[in-house]
Amino acid sequence: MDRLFHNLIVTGSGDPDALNTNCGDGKEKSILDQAAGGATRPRSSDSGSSYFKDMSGGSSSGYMSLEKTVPGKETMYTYDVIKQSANYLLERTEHRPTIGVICGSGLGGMADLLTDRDVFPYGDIPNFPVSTVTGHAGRMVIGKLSNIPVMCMQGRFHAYEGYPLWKCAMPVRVMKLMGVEKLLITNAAGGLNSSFNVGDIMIIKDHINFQGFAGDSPLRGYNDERFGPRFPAMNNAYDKDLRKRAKAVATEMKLENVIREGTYVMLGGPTYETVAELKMLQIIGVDAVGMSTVQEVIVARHCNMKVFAFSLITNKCITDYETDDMANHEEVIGVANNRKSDLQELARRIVIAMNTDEE
Ligand SMILES: O=P(O)(O)O[C@@H]1C[C@H](O)[C@@H](CO)O1
Ligand SMILES: Nc1nc2[nH]cnc2c(=O)[nH]1
Repeated sequence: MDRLFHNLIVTGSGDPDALNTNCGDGKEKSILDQAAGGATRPRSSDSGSSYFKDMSGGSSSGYMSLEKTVPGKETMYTYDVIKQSANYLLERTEHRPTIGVICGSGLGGMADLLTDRDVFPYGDIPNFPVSTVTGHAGRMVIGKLSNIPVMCMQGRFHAYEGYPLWKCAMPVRVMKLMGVEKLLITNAAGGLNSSFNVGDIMIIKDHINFQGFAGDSPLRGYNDERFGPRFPAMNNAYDKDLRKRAKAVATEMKLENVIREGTYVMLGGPTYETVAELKMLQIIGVDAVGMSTVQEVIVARHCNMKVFAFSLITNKCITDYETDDMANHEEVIGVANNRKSDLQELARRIVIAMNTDEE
């Protein structure tokens, strides 16, 4: 019982899966189950190898050996666990994409452009979290966009759903192990820059990692050098050349009047911001406010992927006390839906640009 109590404290992270430890073979087991000697919770793709052997170094007791674990490692997916998710997908699709796409709230329609598609609900992919937010279908769609192999996350994971940042971003590592080298990320965001309008598209030039200020990061904990270095640089996170090309693409599409460039901040959500919070963010140079993306960019840059990202401005941030309007998710989804055709065409052309080598 002592050991059970210790485990419960060690894993008390706010993660809904925190009481489930991963077996390294696609199985998760509740710590409560472990203590009771109960059965593992199988995923549809289970391979059937021994959980206890992996987690307890050969012990058949069912208890995790805390003494032998490296700080951070016991709660993060190891390289092998990520590899298992990647192998699951590689074994079930003939596509070999080098470009990945992550779709923001209401922007998942991009995945519908793919032809020759293989579709994997997140619940079927070993070790994957599940999407819980409206506007995030929760499927990995792998196929071709203008004949270019692409893998597209139709729905992402957010910290406010209860997932730790590393888990929100784990699909990026899965993509990396499948061969993805370039990532197109989209999100819905509130426009804080007073010159921005609803429906504008902001190419992300830089971000402010607010969670990082408070000591949280998707890279917090054990660092596996096979993914990347302990201390990755984060300047030029948003590839200069891809930003330049995206602007050219937007001009070709006659979107220059709605294309902006700026700094994105991710806050934890799920609340939208108070007026005082927004005033503070304005002072520090934020142009658009959201609840995602930064953890994905950090993990992608850590493993040396090229990143391009844009925000659809779905609402104007309210920075005065007189306005009665209130930000709401229905409006966010509605605006995303209205801007669907331009955004999908822009994304298609950016993928083509990403697929050609820069001069
Ligand atoms: O997944 P994204 O960042 O596009 O979604 C934004 C942030 C919240 O999840 C939601 C709020 O309306 O939209
Ligand atoms: N944090 C935050 N996220 C958003 N996503 C879409 N609009 C907003 C917003 O105003 N604030």
